[in-house]
Amino acid sequence: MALAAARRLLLHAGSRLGRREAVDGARRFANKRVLVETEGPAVMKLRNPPVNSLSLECLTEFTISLEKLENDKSIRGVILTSECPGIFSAGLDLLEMYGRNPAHYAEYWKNVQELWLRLYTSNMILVSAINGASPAGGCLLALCCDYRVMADNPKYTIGLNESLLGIVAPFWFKDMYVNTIGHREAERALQLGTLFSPAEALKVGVVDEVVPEDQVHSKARSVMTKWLAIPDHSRQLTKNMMRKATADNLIKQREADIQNFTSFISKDSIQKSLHMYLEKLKQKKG
Ligand SMILES: CCCCCC/C=C/CC(=O)SCCNC(=O)CCNC(=O)[C@H](O)C(C)(C)COP(=O)(O)OP(=O)(O)OC[C@H]1O[C@@H](n2cnc3c(N)ncnc32)[C@H](O)[C@@H]1OP(=O)(O)O
Repeated sequence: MALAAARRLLLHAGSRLGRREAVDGARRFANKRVLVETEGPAVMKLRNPPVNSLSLECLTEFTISLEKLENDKSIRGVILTSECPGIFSAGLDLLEMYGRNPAHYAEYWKNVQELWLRLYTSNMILVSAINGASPAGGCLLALCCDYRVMADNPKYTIGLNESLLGIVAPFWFKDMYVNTIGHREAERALQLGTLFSPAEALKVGVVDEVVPEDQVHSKARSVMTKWLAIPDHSRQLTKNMMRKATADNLIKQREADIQNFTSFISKDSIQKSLHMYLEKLKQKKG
């Protein structure tokens, strides 16, 4: 209830801010964790430092920004990228899934589902400019896009690494992975929790193109120009034909998926795995 009210407030604040910045001449709107520029091809920048983890607030702001863009009929495509140096997104916020209560887990998961459904079924053209590390939920964001351009930096990796954390990617993450890289590659990468280098990601089809780091944004813009040349109605109907079954698979069992997540993540053994993983992240800093 409190979260729903917060979402309404954010939506209201977001649209006020959007109007004010538009009056200033800069065609952009922003909330704290997501900046959207609508001059030229629209660009959505995640800015939730240090690692663009998808906290509940970040997910909410992301979903609201997307909703606003969808409602603006002059926007036909969006480039998704990051403002955090070296990080596209570290994925779901581990602190939303660790040490909380079942009601929180359920609320969080509902918002993860919501963002995924909106992104995956968006009528807009989505191109990701992957300018940093993109594990798990970060990879999920990129997979929702129609085209993925990644920076050629071997320090950046991408993939669904959930099994390394002792957790299991849900069926709709898996479905999208299979749709993108095929059953065999997905089966192997999901079990191993593979984080691909840019070159490997290109080879296996997790990304469509790898370019020098300083060209990621210009390449994403030129890809967008090419896609914008296609009539919207035929492209949208084709996208819908390709993606509907996968989205419907979640839509028809959203509540059961929330229950499943909540009971899975609440288990002592899973909480212990997450604790160990968080400790490992801390120790890495040394
Ligand atoms: C049916 C049940 C289904 C369950 C399915 C649940 C699905 C989950 C999908 C997910 O997305 S789980 C999240 C997976 N993410 C990761 O494994 C990424 C972990 N992070 C990293 O590997 C690294 O942080 C990085 C992204 C490569 C960046 O490395 P860098 O050296 O630049 O930064 P760090 O020093 O490691 O991190 C800085 C700071 O941020 C914290 N942090 C990192 N990732 C997360 C995260 N995903 N959530 C929350 N916090 C994160 C890290 O702990 C550091 O915090 P500190 O307080 O400064 O020590």
